[in-house]
This record gives sequence, structure tokens and C-alpha cells, in this order.
Amino acid sequence: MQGLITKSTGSWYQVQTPDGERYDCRIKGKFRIKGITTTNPLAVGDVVNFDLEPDQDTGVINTLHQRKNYIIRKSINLSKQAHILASNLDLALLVVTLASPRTSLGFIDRFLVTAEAYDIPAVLVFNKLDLFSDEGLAILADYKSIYQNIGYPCYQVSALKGTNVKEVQDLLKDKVTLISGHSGVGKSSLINALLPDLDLRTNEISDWSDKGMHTTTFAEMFNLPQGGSIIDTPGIRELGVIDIEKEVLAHFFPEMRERMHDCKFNNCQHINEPGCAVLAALENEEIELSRYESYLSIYNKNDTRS
Ligand SMILES: Nc1nc2c(ncn2[C@@H]2O[C@H](COP(=O)(O)OP(=O)(O)OP(=O)(O)O)[C@@H](O)[C@H]2O)c(=O)[nH]1
Ligand SMILES: [Zn+2]
Repeated sequence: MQGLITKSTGSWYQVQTPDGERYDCRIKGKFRIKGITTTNPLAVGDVVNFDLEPDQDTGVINTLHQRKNYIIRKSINLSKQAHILASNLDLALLVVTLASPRTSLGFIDRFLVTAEAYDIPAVLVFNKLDLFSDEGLAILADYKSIYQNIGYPCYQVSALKGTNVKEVQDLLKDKVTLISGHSGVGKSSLINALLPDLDLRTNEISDWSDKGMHTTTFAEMFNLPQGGSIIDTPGIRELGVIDIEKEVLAHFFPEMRERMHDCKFNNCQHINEPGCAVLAALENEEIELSRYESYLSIYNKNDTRS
């Protein structure tokens, strides 16, 4: 049988068949990925083949279909260990807030660089609109203009009040979307606002606990009523920042990418070289200082992780 992995705990995978049936499956044999050791080789979003085990309602996964893309998460402690978080993504959505808690520009930029490196289109959703004072709305306008000017669509919603949620719903239609963001920004609230059945989440989780399964969920997919799905990765604040070579980092900043061919030197790193088109654009305020600072911060690998 063929199906789509909709939930993963690392030892159990929930697989959904095209007719909507869901089976709990395990892995048989090894699924290796070139260059990395994976503790969790299959991921939500993977298309797999599986066999049902005799006398049981569980299955064994035996084949992984080719992935369009995937994102990995590196373990902080074990340098070569990684696991795949999600695959076959059409969109990466970062939920951002300007109040309780405030998301830093550096955090947003690292997310966007990572999405660029994975070649996954990214959007920003500013949540908790209902909390913004006039001053907050002015800051919101500034943030939005920074990102819209370089091609990232921005949405402003209140997941709690349902404001503008319809626009996000329309955006996600027929896409597989990874949802990401700091703890407390309102990811769960937004997912609940996008799903008709508010109890869906809790039901599914208790279902797995009832069966005595290990329930630390790495990632989980929710089907949207209008078509498409959302992948949530609970407890993971950031996409696994892949090792990006310094020399190519500027490629993942669209406003630098479009200017760097005008730099005097082919190998310009846009730090202090003469005739640098990026530095000239920075000087003319065509490139945002905050974006350039994020470039330097990632370049020098001194992320503050705020
Ligand atoms: N005022 C206001 N509060 C919100 C909104 N969305 C979420 N919240 C509140 O923010 C808090 C965190 O929301 P969650 O949806 O649990 O956030 P989360 O991103 O899923 O957090 P983690 O589960 O820790 O990753 C809750 O108290 C929500 O009620 C909003 O639009 N407006
Ligand atoms: Zn340059």
C-alpha cells in the first residue's frame, strides 16, 4: 500500500492512504541518506510504501519515494546526528509577533536564509494583531515593508479573534506548508483557527498515548478543509540551520543576490571590498541595515539565538 507520513515520533509513523485511512507503521531495514547519520530517517511529508502486518492494524514501511525537498534538524550535542523534520514542502510559514514575545529581526532573517537555502518559498505571518497599539502598528508597518520589499509576502492576523485568517487560508490552499516560530507566538492558535475541528489535535495525541506509544511528536501534518496541509514541528523554534558556506551566504539574501553581479570582484564577500555593489546599496539605504547586520552575524557565525 502507498501512503503519506502524517505524524512521526521517531519510532512510530502514522501513514495516511489516499482514501484517508491512517495506519501506525514502523520501519524495516535501513533508510540511509548520503552524508548524514539520521536518528529518524523518515519524515512527515514522505510518500512511502508499506505492508500491513498479519493480525494487526499496524504496518511496516519498506520503501521511500523520492523527495522533492526536505529539512533536517541537527542535534545540538551529537555533531553528526540529524533527523529529517519534514519533506515535500511547498511553503515555509514563520509566525512572528511584535508583542509577548517579540520576535527579533535576526531570528526572522535566519529563518528566511534557511528557507532560501532549502529553496522553499517563505512567508511571514504577524500574529496577535489585537494586542497592537498605534505605536505597535507603526512598527508592524516598518517590519512588513522590510520584508515585502525583498519579496517575502507578509500577513497580519489575530489567531485568537480570527482576524484575516481567511487570507492565510487562501494562501495555504493545496500547498504543503511548514509552520514555524518561537514558543508562544501562537502557532497552535493559528492551526486551530485554520482547522474546523478544534479538538483534532488533542484527540490525536490522546489516541497515541492510549496505545502506549512514545508520544514525543517530532512533526505532525494536519489536513486543511479547503485542500492542502500544515506540518507542525512542536518544540522546534528554528529550522535546522544548515551549514552554509560563508562564500555563498549572500546568495540566500535576495536583495544581495540581485546586486552582487555588479560587485567589482567576482569573489566579493561584501564586507569591505572596493567597488562592492552591496555596500553601495547599503549606503544608499536600498538595503536595510538590519538585514545586512544579519548577514554579518551569520557570516561570522555569532548568532545570538534570540
Ligand atoms: N492576544 C492574542 N493572544 C494570542 C493570539 N494567538 C495566540 N495567543 C496567545 O498566545 C499564547 C501562546 O499561544 P500558542 O498558540 O500556544 O503558541 P505556540 O506558538 O503554539 O506556542 P508553543 O506551543 O509553546 O510552541 C496563548 O496564551 C494564546 O492564547 C492572538 O492572536 N492574540
Ligand atoms: Zn560585494
